[in-house]
Amino acid sequence: MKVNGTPYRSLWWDSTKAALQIIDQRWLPYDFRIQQLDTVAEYATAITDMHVRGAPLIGATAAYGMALAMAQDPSDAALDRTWDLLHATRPTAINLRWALDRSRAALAPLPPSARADAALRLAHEIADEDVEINRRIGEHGLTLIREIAARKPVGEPVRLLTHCNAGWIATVDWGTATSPMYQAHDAGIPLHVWVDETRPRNQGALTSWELGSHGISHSYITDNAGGHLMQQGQVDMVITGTDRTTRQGDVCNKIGTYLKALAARDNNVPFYVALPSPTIDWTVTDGLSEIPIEARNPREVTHVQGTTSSGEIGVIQVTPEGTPAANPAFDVTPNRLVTGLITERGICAATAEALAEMFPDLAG
Ligand SMILES: CSC[C@@H](O)[C@@H](O)C(=O)COP(=O)(O)O
Repeated sequence: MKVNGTPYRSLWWDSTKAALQIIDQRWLPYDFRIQQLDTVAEYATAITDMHVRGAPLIGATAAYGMALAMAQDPSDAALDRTWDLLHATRPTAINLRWALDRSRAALAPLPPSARADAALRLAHEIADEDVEINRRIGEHGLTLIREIAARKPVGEPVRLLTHCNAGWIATVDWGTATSPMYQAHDAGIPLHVWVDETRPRNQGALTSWELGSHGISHSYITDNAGGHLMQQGQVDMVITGTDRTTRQGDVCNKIGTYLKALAARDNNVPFYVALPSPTIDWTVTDGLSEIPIEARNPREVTHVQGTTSSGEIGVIQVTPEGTPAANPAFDVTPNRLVTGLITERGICAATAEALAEMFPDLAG
């Protein structure tokens, strides 16, 4: 997507420097900074500290991390060490393990001398596949938006609500939940997007930055406003992303997603999840008992980053000194609350049967 008129992906390989370039998301939406990752340790920090974030982007970054590691030391020991180091960075998004497993499975049978080139080719492949998956999710999601638009008086916007940032910067491009929004807007369908703030990291500010850059009408709202807006008939559909979806369609996503699903069910608002197939964890069934939920630093709750009136980026404390805080970063929405899953192959019910039918080659 474009930043100030220039097309970007959220990461790209600079072949003259033989290094990955990322958009350092810690500074968005206030400042657009690019960072080069030169060591495997820098890759690990970039994922843990959320320079890059969003399930698909974490996976793609890890694949490039493997490529860098293989260029420096293509031994079996380095392969395993890099897998372990990068896998330990964040526990919830399954795309991380998916990308690392895919890399290791492809590289381990090769002679060490062939691993560096193969790892880089594979990382490019994973990145390109992600873009295509998200483009297709957008096409399928667009059909839902068109159906809603067709029931409205001409010119009246379709009102969507989204949580967190499942946008292009959370993927390599397009985003998952935002891809249908971009494609609907580009098709001339009037839209208005309610953007949940998504405390504590305020990923909604990233979504607002993205939508604003693309000219999509939106309002940034507090996390508690969604239920009220649904009661008032102001939301036609909820679309969120996911960090891990189980084989029976339970959806793990950013903390607060579950409450939106509950409010949507109570108000007969369709609740859809944009789901790229690498985000399905076919090894788990029950999301509540089987998905590890990341507990992040409580400081993310007690402190908030923003800009001052003079434009400086700063952090302020919002609680009394020493206030204990808890910071569970994700929650699980049981499949019964999910209207449908928008995948790259089409839209299906959030059930074991429908997912297995949609992905017979992956379901096992
Ligand atoms: C297309 S991104 C889908 C999810 O990864 C997204 O909704 C989300 O929860 C991101 O969490 P984050 O903690 O910002 O990495």
